[in-house]
Amino acid sequence: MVEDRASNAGNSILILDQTRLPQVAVQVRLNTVDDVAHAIRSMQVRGAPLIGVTAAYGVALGLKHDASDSQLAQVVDMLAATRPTAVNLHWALARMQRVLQKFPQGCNALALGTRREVAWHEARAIAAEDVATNVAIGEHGLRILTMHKPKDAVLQIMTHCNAGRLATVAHGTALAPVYAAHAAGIPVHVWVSETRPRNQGLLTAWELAEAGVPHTLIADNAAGLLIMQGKVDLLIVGADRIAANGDTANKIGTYLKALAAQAHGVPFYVAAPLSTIDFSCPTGYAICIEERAAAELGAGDVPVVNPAFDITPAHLITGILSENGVVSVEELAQWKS
Ligand SMILES: CSC[C@H]1O[C@H](OP(=O)(O)O)[C@H](O)[C@@H]1O
Repeated sequence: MVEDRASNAGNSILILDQTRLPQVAVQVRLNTVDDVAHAIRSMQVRGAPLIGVTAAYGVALGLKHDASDSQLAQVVDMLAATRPTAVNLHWALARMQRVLQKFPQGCNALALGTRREVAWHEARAIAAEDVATNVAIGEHGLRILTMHKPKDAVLQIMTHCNAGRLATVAHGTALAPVYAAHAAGIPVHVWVSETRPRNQGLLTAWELAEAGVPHTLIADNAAGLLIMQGKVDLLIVGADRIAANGDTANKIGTYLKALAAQAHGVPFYVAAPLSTIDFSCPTGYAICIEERAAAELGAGDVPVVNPAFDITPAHLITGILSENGVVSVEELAQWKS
């Protein structure tokens, strides 16, 4: 969720501080590009698509007093350095830079006024497009869920981390089909993996409870047993970066679920907007995996390795779901623009 507050008092954006959920829902006002960089780095704002949208607004905030090319480059570099894996961040920044460079630079009133107006307009456009993308992913995903629903039984879905409305501007990516199915009266149940160490699964549980969607929280390590026991009809997860061959970077723990799914013949889908596909990245091996602070594991002085993402090889993925529909990893290239 992000709401922009463009007003005479000076522009700002309101975000929901996801580090406070699910205990409390606290909105935070971001007034500067530094505020936005901190919010992304600290994961107050998280989720690949929402990170991209928020960074776009961060560019607009960064040009409040200086609309020079050097300031634009500095703002983009600052925001790009917040998190390396989610390509949506870098896609949004590149788009903002591409659009703004068409307009005069400088610190005079004309340049400031023009670039500020253009930046806010483009950030709003990116946000609006994410809403449309969420809806389309939900519609296409509904057909997938319907296809996999057992006759006369509740559809059992497993997801990982949070790829719901908290991670986007509107309805989510992996959860968009779940919300669409629930709205269509299709009985669904969601196995929600807690997703250590940042426990984004609690955000998913919070969202699903708000929406009245039946769900059960599980320890990440319980996923394999449930899949083995035939309690999961399909898995659907989000993505942070999809390589040209379909290898997918997503929250740490995704790969293990994909392995269990393949071992037991359970379909495994990745849901993401086209902006998550990085055709310049040939395979998953070229994707930078963010390493986060040891303190996130809360292990005191114990040596820690804390990769925030892993790579699911394309051959473990049944299909990739975007606003364009569902394709196999082999068909991904058709979406290259
Ligand atoms: C639609 S969100 C995509 C993706 O982003 C999340 O990562 P993080 O919580 O670190 O921002 C997670 O990997 C989701 O699947």
